[in-house]
Amino acid sequence: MSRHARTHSRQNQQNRQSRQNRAARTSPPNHAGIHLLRDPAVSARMVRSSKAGPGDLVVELGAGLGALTAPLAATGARVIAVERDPRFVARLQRRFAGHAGVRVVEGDARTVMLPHRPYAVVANIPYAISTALLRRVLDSEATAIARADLLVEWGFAKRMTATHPRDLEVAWWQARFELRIAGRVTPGSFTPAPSVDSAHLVIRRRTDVSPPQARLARRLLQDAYRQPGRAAREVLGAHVPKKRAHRLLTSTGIDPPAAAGTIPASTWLDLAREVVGTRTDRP
Ligand SMILES: C[S@@+](CC[C@H](N)C(=O)[O-])C[C@H]1O[C@@H](n2cnc3c(N)ncnc32)[C@H](O)[C@@H]1O
Repeated sequence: MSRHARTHSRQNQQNRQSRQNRAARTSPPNHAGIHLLRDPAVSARMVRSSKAGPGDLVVELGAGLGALTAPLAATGARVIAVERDPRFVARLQRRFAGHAGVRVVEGDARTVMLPHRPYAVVANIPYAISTALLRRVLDSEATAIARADLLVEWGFAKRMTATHPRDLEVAWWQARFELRIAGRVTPGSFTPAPSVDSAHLVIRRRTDVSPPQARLARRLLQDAYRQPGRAAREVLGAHVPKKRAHRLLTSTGIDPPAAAGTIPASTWLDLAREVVGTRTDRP
């Protein structure tokens, strides 16, 4: 090889290396759980469904490159965009530098401070930590969350909306929040495409459940989940006189000896409302 050819090949190598370095700095890091939303129609549907607008506070968990942040900010709502990956954080900060309504927070969505005043969550969440995130925003009795519109794995959404949730904690969330699937989202709406369908999961706080009603629902659910074979009349009878328990169950269409585990979470909530709604002494 001539001296000129060697210099030329070294130059090519350097150019290639510098292109690769640039790509590594600017392309999304490719670790599990990153499925960036690429279909603006899906983002628009989520934002519309959230009813976000001026005066609202929206928390986005896992903001990525801002596919949801931008249309959320355009509604006039204040947006707190939480993102763990520093490379995404840097790009979000650049993208939303001129937007007074957007605050980019670098942190873990599982532990980040959440607002004390009512807020909404709108997010395409990292699927691997879906349960942890719902636990974080829904579990506490004092949570200020009012509603959420989430993109989650289809199977996860089915578990969250099951009439007989497998876990007590999901039944507890269902007692205080309405959870429903608004629609199916196909893998092609994301890049890279996930291997399964996703769902738009809608969560709305039940405004017609008082804290004492929710507390009684929790105790009934705890009993029913710990002893699913126990008779419903005994579970309810631990909180109200036996005759009343019998009457309430019958009027709700439940056979009093029926196993507690066969009764939907929503029915335990109805019973708790009946009991506390008509009683003034204690929940
Ligand atoms: C499914 S992607 C969604 C990104 C963006 N919202 C979109 O729709 O294009 C999930 C995002 O959550 C981020 N993420 C993953 N784990 C996180 C965590 N524990 N806390 C905060 N963000 C996290 C990822 O870096 C990624 O940007």
